[in-house]
Amino acid sequence: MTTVLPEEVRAVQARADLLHSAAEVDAAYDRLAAAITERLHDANPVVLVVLNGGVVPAGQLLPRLAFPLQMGYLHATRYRGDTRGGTLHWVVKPRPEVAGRTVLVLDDIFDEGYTLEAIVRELHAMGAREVLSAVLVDKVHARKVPGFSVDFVGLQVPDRYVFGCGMDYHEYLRNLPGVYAVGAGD
Ligand SMILES: O=P(O)(O)OC[C@H]1O[C@H](OP(=O)(O)OP(=O)(O)O)[C@H](O)[C@@H]1O
Ligand SMILES: Nc1nc2[nH]cnc2c(=O)[nH]1
Repeated sequence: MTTVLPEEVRAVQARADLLHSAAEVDAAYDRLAAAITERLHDANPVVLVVLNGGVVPAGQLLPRLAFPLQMGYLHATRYRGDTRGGTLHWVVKPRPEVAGRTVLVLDDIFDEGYTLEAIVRELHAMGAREVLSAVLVDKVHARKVPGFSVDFVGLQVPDRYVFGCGMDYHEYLRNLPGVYAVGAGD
């Protein structure tokens, strides 16, 4: 993982472009919650948060879901604090038990899609009855993993490295309430 200093993080933040304001992100959570509720209100799902980035969207979405559900987590990373993805590394496998259950996986971003595709495959291998996925952000480009799509998407972003709302810049800036793209040259 590349080490960056807090002063550098402040400079990157200052040069970044705001893609979606906090108010736009809030409205996206409302839309996502409505779509998820319509689909899953009678499914008694297990909602699994993908650490780390999924924590922020999950913290916003879960209180908007007013139906019976259980929650858990898994920790898988492909980027390991870097801005380019590698192979998927499992830190913690999905828990609790998902056999026979409807599962909803919550993450921050669907970029090339290899992370979510591998997670969904693992959940099916663990015996889940049905696996759906939801992300705050879908990055628009033509390099998606073949044969896989996300069920619920909040917002779209262009093909740039983004941060905020759970998404990191070298493990920083996940806490910002809007979605930003790094400036040219960063
Ligand atoms: O669609 P992909 O190209 O596979 O990328 C998307 C994944 O990348 C990020 O995770 P990362 O590996 O950076 O770990 P993090 O959640 O700790 O940031 C993000 O949270 C997604 O899980
Ligand atoms: N923070 C962040 N994580 C990612 N994982 C895959 N793409 C991205 C991205 O653009 N930003």
